[in-house]
Amino acid sequence: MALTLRTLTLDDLPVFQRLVDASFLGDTPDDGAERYRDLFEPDRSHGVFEGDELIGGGGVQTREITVPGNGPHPVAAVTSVGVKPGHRRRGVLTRVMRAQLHGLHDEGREAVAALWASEAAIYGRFGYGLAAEFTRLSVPKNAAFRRGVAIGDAPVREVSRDDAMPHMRAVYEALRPDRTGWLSRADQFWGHQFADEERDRGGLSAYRYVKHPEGYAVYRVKQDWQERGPRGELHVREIAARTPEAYAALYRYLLDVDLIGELKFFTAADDPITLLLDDPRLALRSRSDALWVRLADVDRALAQRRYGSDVDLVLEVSDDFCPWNAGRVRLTARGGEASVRRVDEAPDVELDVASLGAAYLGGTRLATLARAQRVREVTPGAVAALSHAFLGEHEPHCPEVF
Ligand SMILES: CC(=O)SCCNC(=O)CCNC(=O)[C@H](O)C(C)(C)COP(=O)(O)OP(=O)(O)OC[C@H]1O[C@@H](n2cnc3c(N)ncnc32)[C@H](O)[C@@H]1OP(=O)(O)O
Repeated sequence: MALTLRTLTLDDLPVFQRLVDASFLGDTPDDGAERYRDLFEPDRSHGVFEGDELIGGGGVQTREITVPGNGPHPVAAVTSVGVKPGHRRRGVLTRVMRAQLHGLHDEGREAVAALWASEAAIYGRFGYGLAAEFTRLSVPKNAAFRRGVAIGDAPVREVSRDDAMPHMRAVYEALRPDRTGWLSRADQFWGHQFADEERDRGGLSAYRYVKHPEGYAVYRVKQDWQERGPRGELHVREIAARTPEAYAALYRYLLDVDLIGELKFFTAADDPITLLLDDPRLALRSRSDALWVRLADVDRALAQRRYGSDVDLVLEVSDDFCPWNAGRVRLTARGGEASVRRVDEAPDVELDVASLGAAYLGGTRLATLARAQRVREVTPGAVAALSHAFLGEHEPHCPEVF
């Protein structure tokens, strides 16, 4: 039977939600659709049907992402992608990806799309590049800070969710313009991220909220009573602070919670905790892919961010999936600001659109991509110059999975 694709309606949500939950090997609770109603953007969600049966789909959240040096910009935050078992490897996802990305172009919407991938081998073929990683961190309790680390004497207190939430939002909003990779969080996203329903806790405690005048932390605990004494786990959901002192004070508080053996945190790749510790080796770290970024409109996307050094180079971009991006662009950055124009001149660098997506947030080096045979230098020195210009002040980080 022929497959058809269309955008969804609110009436499709219950069936779509069941499809997504089942794709992720989960069960849909009775109120499953209701839970996602305020996050669901039907006209930005695509479904693929065989006859009347929804067999696959994917959605977009309309959000902003902070780009290097230039604050928040619109991003199509791709989410809820799933195809029914039995219908896989027949091109259903490919149709959804095409509808999403071609739709962004045709409608002049976001120049950039981003997603978290369930499996890292899926999205490269659609032009997504690995742009941000996260660090899986584990630090033993009471790990000492280096001499000289200031934590101040401002009170650090556990408070109720109601007390914490306005403060968290204020701190997050104050930090967001400078934190590459952070997303805008409208009311419904705050509500959803910290809904804290029992079924989402994975056997851990409810969220505990910690307030510092300049920051906050949110965590759960897992109790573990062993013969040699308690070895609970403290799982940090988020730490944010307006000053380095407040950041250190919140970490200190969390590391000293009694009955805990270890602090665990999926944090930024450049979380300064290692450098705060007297013995950096106590912080066990492993890195993994977080955000995958796709430049839906190369010209607009490249002009949206700022650059760390001046460049004036011609890039030959290949992009089979979104052919309007392919061709030669001259990227000229002066004093941080960039202009991009289509040219016929000989290229200095050849690269695919996924490499530009990977480098876009300033975390993945184009020089490394060249060593991985993703980027080809034509003019000697061009890759080093381009790579340097793209680097950000800090590692990009997305503190939430969407
Ligand atoms: C942003 C997010 O929501 S991430 C969540 C993604 N969803 C999931 O992981 C849920 C479980 N998996 C699924 O629902 C499906 O397997 C999907 C969505 C990953 C893939 O859907 P399909 O319709 O099977 O993909 P489709 O047939 O379009 O595949 C296109 C290409 O990608 C490849 N591909 C698809 N899935 C995978 C995978 N998991 N790993 C590696 N390659 C893959 C296919 O082999 C195919 O390759 P080809 O072009 O060389 O032939």
